Amino acid sequence: MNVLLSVEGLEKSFKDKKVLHGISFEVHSGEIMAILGPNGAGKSTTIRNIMGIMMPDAGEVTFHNHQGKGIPRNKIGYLPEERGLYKNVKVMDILLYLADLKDYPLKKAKERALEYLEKFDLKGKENVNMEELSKGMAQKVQFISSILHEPELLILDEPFSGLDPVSQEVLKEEIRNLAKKGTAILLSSHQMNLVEEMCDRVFMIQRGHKVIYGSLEEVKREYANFKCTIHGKNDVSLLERIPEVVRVEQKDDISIIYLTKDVEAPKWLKTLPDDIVINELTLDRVSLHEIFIDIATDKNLLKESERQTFEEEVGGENA
Ligand SMILES: Nc1ncnc2c1ncn2[C@@H]1O[C@H](COP(=O)(O)OP(=O)(O)OP(=O)(O)O)[C@@H](O)[C@H]1O
Repeated sequence: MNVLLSVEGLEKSFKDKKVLHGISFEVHSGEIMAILGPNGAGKSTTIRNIMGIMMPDAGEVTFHNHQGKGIPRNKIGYLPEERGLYKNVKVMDILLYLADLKDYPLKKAKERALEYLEKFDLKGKENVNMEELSKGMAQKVQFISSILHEPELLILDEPFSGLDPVSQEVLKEEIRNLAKKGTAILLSSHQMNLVEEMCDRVFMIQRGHKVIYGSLEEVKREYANFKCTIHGKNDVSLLERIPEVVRVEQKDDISIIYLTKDVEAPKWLKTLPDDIVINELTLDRVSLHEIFIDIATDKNLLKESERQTFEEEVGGENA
């Protein structure tokens, strides 16, 4: 796959606090890549360093389809974390102004703007002042401004926050369409269900360090343990005595049993004791949401040593 953006060994400190420790990853054309991590992990700092809003202390950012120096702004679309940047200006005026800054033809920009305003349920708002729009509406205009000039690389910092479910669906579909047409997309989000649904690969940071890097499939295969959910009244101590159990969570008559890595599902099911009450049983992979919580809270579902091995295996392949 065509690599559009490489980030290599980014380091960044604010005063004496180091917030990025050797961050490296790539974004390919046609893929949706998620950058994930708890609050304060360093996602926006990474994105700001890519966009040249701040300079890294060390490391390199390379835009591969670009011969000249600096950042090829005409080829990049960027939705920053900060919203509501434009106030006393009409919707269409700001869209055309920003497209013009990227040297995009005016006529085409206007056609595309009208098309997207309609798509995002903003038809007829062309001459409304930005400050008269609701937060979600303004965010949709800001998203439109980031894609109007047909960028090759699109960087979206929390694109879904503050949007209602219908608008989230429209945005999801649009992001998918752009990726299908070949746009490389780097997206930061806290909504793991959306990430799981949409993204091809994920990069997860914690305290400025890489903790996960790989395709969703790789992450699930290598990282996500199984969990077994049993409906039925059972004693925790009985469940904890079953082999390969890491921990048991119980709520009412539902028990969730987290299993060790590399458990073989059919063999494990045979180890269930005869006296266990099972009204219903499901065996699933732990979700990305649970992996995220596990890392963010240092719960240790996946032990540090295993995590490092995974980083070496998957991170190494992708680095
Ligand atoms: N301009 C700045 N000056 C000083 N410290 C900063 C600055 N920008 C970010 N930081 C610090 O860097 C760390 C990473 O912040 P960053 O905004 O990159 O996190 P994030 O992963 O985007 O978090 P969130 O999910 O909350 O948006 C935090 O500890 C933050 O306080």
